[in-house]
Amino acid sequence: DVASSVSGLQELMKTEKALIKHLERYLNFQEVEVEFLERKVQQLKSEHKKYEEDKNKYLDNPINQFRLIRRLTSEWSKWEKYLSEEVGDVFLKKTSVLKQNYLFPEYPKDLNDAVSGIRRLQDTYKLNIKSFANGEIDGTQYDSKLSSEDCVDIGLVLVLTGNIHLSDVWFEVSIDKFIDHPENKIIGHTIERCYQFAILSKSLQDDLEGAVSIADTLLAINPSLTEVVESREDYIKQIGELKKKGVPLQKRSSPIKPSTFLKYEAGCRGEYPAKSTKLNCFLNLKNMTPFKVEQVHSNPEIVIVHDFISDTEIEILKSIAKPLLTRATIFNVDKRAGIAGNDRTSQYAWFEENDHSLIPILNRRIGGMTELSMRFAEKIQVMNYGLGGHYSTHYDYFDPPRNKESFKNLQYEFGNRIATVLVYMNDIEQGGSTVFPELQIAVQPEKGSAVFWYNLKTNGDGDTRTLHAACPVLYGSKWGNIAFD
Ligand SMILES: O=C(O)CCC(=O)C(=O)O
Ligand SMILES: [Fe+2]
Repeated sequence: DVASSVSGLQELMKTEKALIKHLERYLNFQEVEVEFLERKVQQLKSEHKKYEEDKNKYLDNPINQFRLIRRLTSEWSKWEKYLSEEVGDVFLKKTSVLKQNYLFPEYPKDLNDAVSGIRRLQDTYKLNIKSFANGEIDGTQYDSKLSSEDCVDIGLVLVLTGNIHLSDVWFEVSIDKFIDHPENKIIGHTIERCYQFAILSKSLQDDLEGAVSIADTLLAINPSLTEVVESREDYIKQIGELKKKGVPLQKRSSPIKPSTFLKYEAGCRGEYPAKSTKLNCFLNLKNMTPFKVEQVHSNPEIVIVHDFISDTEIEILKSIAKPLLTRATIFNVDKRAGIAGNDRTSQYAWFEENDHSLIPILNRRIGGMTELSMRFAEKIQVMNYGLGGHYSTHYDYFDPPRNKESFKNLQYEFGNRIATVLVYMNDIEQGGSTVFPELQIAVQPEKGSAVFWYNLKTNGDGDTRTLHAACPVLYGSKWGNIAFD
């Protein structure tokens, strides 16, 4: 589950470092072997040179006679054995040992998750695929770029996971970016392959004319691809039939999203109308800590408390959480279990009062601010989002029950979440805000600040206006911690 937290990606850099070392050793080994082979060929050639000088004299010598026979028997059989051995075999075995000692992403699962993160960013922030591939992320130019191979893999995963929409654009970008690196032949990356996938993707999206046009370009480069010639003819036949029937040729449209989801995405893009906010300061009389409170909404009240937690406290929380992070789940009332899915892509770790001396300090501070007793508080949750990591629209209280009885039990067991305190543990360069679609409020993470709101109305019912979501992180690694009362 490496794509669901940026924190875990540091481990993958270590993995890759070990692999590079391993490949280097393999390369040195190959170089030595090549050197040996060269010497061998030179030795053989020098024998033949002697022979050419005087053919009969050479073979008069019993030593030469014997050596020739030995070379072509015992020694040649050894060369045959050498040639039959896969030189990479030994290294492959060592690679599997490496895989046990280092964190390895799961293939294809982790690649699929990573692609779905990219797709979410693309979708939510309406990113132009070509500019993104060239390192431009929502108006900012960075120096990392996607390669032609990267783009083909993104397109392929999209096709294989049933998300064909826009997969053709990825293949087209892979064609634009193609540079003939001979070493890529080893991994089978050729320009023909990019074109063929683009044709496939167009045809899967019912864009037959698009498919034909790409086939034409490919056939101009390489006319001998019979498969392409055949499928091109097939598309032309289909187009003719559709036209005869009067069916309009139409590319499939993008999947339709529910309106709440569209409102959530609009908030992520900063499209809610600007609101004036009030800045208040109040003193917590219990321990005389001043809180810098900014009210972003009243009824229901949502406030931001600036400088709620210090940098040192943040570092402690991150360091105790890092080794314990696991994939975050969403509680399913019917199944009575947490389910991991695409609606919440982050990792978290939970902390109780006894786990670290900082936890009761934070709990007291939260209690002081919220004026709710933290006696019934759940544990504190520290979370880190991954590539395109988000938390889709949800309520923090248990959802209106389908099964009233089981809901009552749940409330009895866990209590419902009266209030939420969400603490941001870093600034986010792009994306990652917390949005309330019903209230048209978007809060951008600011290191050390906390957002606070009540989830329940005074009569104890869930307040549906508190529907909220965490926007996909576009640039940065989002850390936060959250407490419910
Ligand atoms: O990370 C965020 O911005 C919101 C997180 C959230 O809503 C939750 O964990 O319940
Ligand atoms: Fe939430």
